[in-house]
Amino acid sequence: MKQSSSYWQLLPFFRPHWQTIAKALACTLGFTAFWPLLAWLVGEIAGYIGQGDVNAIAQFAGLAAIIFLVRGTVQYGQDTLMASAALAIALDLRKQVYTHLHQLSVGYFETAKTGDLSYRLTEEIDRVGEVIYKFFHQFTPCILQLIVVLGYMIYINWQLTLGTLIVAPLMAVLIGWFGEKLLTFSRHSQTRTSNLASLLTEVFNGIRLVQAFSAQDYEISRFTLESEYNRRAKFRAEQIKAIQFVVVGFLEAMSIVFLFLLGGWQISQNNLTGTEFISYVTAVALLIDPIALTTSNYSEFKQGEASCDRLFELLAIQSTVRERSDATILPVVKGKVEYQNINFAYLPEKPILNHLNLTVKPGEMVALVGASGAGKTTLVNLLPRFYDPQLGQILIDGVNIREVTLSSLRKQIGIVPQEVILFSGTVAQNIAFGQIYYDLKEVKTAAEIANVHQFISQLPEGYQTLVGERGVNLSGGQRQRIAIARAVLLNPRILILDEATSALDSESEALVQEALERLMKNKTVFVIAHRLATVRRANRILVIEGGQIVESGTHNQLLEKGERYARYYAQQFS
Ligand SMILES: Nc1ncnc2c1ncn2[C@@H]1O[C@H](COP(=O)(O)OP(=O)(O)OP(=O)(O)O)[C@@H](O)[C@H]1O
Repeated sequence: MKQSSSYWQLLPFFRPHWQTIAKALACTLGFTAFWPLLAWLVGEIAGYIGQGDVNAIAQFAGLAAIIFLVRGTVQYGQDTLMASAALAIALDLRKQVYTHLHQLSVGYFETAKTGDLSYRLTEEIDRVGEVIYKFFHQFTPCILQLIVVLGYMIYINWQLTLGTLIVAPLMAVLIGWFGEKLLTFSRHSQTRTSNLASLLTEVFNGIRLVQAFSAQDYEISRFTLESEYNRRAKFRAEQIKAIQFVVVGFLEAMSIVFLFLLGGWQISQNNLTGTEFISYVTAVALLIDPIALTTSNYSEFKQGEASCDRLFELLAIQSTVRERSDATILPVVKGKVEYQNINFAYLPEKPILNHLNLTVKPGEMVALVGASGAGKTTLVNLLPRFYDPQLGQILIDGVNIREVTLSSLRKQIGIVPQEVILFSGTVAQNIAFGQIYYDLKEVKTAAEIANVHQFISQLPEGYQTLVGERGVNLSGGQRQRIAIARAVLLNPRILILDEATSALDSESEALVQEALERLMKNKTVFVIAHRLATVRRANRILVIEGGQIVESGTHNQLLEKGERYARYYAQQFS
């Protein structure tokens, strides 16, 4: 492995498990000592067989039984300890990558392909885990076996050993060359597989759209093409592997033929006895397995290196929203929010908010209106620090939100999104989302406030009914009330509501409205308003245009003014 290999970055993951690794290595050393002993035994027994000495053969058979018993014990220790260390290291790596991803900002996930991320966290970590396992479980014992057996061969007859080893450097060069080729092809093949996974995630997430546009044939052809690329990339890697096995196998066979020629010559020169030659040949036979295994390990390590690169690539990504090392806990706030001279752009060439200023009093309800793409969502997303503005600052109760911990900030901001996402789990877990331990009584109270308790009580298993992928399906209104119950349970001082654009039936609408009224009481509320009832009720309506607040006032004041809001109102609500 080269110094630059990403495998070196795995070293810190080995550290916590060094004791298990050390014990496993001790077993491996014991196991390795067995190989020259075996070669010696075979030679001796063959000698006694030649002499017909049954007593000596019986004694050696007894000795062999003891040796094999000891070998079995250390082999068991080696296998289980190595497996336990390797699996623990892979688990640590998986946890660290997953934890790291959770520390990245929302912005990262908007451009990242989720299918690719899932692939890296499952398949690629498994591949790296397999490499770690094989490194300890096969590679290290094989290398030790090679060293010990070679040492024994040199001890028997060094000239013979030198002859045997003539082909070795040639093999090493060839193996190295194939390894590099394989790495290139396997990198290519892994990218192809992750493209395929991304395509699948994209299509299944947007299956409604696919069906609505009758785009099945289009999607099937895209999938077929991507699958074909995937097949080709995989086949090329397999081809290289197949050639590698043939070439290395041929070289091995030729070296054995060469060995018999040399052995015969050494015996004729009286440098070697027949018994020694049998021990020597046994030792050579004992080299074949470790050579074959280290060769195949080497190709797997090269393939795994591509996966390892892609994992450390993820770990190297820095979040654009970072918590200060000296961040303090934001105490329970009253809810005054100030945006001071805010500039924000997702892309430098396209500013979204432009020197925007806004002060919202505690308990005030502001409705944000404006054309699609005006920046309403962006404005509210800056408050929980999903993104950070390039200029200006946001204060809550006079405290700059960059000076406090992200969790203490976000705990005080409740969000009821337009599209409610339910995770697989029970209804209760979905309401108490994010809490490992929760009080069912509090969940029920929140559900009552959110007008969803009655509905939940009628479900087959009440609050323990499963929702999400394999659970019950909920209507839009029921989902919204669950999202409201989530916010009620969190009991934040600041609320962000992104009103759903799709209309609910009037009964559902009334239930949602009533739940929202209760939720909003005594809270500072930012609502991205799509309904007339909401804008009318707001203490202040803010019209956003050109990255700024261009009008501000109550519904009646702005209508009277007869400018932008009045025009907007005429288009949207009347
Ligand atoms: N992650 C992103 N990366 C790049 N551009 C983005 C991103 N999110 C939003 N935008 C762009 O920023 C602009 C403002 O978007 P934003 O969602 O804040 O508008 P909005 O007023 O909430 O619109 P709508 O009412 O349609 O939801 C739009 O032009 C949008 O295309």
